[in-house]
Amino acid sequence: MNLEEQRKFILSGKVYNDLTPELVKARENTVFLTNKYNESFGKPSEEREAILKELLKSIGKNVHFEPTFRCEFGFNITIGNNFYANFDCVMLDGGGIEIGNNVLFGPRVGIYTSNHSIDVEERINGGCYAKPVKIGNNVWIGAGVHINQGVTIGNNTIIGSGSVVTKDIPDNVIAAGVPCKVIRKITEKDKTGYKP
Ligand SMILES: CC(=O)SCCNC(=O)CCNC(=O)[C@H](O)C(C)(C)COP(=O)(O)OP(=O)(O)OC[C@H]1O[C@@H](n2cnc3c(N)ncnc32)[C@H](O)[C@@H]1OP(=O)(O)O
Repeated sequence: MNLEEQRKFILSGKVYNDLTPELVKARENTVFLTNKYNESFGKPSEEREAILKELLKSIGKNVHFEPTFRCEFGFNITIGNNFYANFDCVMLDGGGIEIGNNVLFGPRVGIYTSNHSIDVEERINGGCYAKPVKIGNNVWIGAGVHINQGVTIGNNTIIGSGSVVTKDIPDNVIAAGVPCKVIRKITEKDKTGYKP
């Protein structure tokens, strides 16, 4: 299978060989492109976004990662408008990552769409399987959060720092912990009267 065929196979959720020459080469290319993006820090935003457009599946307006950003392939990542990721973001995107509009990431956020096989023989022979991660609009992911494969995080939700998200989290809540669980709903009482 060529790279595009392997990309589609991985997205189908079936167990795939993580170690084919095509995937190894694709990851290598991604390291070169993310190096270029990270080194472009401080340059005009149009220049930096042009590198992201080459690297990622699609991005909206005003998408910014502080250094250092790393991803596995990049070509399965979709990001909406007004995205900000603080330092040291990692996205393993074999299974597909979709991020909505107005999303904030604290430092050291990781999204991992792929698992190595649970069976030891399959694992040592390169077996992997992937599931997509989806993050809605207006979400804030706190520092050091790990998001595992197959998870959807709802609109307007906040994930507390240090959480490990293993299951879907609904809209309009604060959720935190290991494993991440809903703490409470976000309500009108959270308004402070702040005006920009
Ligand atoms: C771009 C950037 O993001 S840079 C900024 C990076 N900053 C961060 O990552 C900080 C993220 N902030 C948090 O994690 C905060 O705790 C928030 C926003 C999730 C919650 O804040 P608050 O609503 O003030 O919650 P509060 O402090 O009252 O805690 C409520 C309960 O949840 C618990 N809790 C709060 N945060 C967490 C957490 N991260 N992990 C586990 N439990 C938590 C508290 O211990 C408390 O439990 P209790 O009721 O048993 O005492």
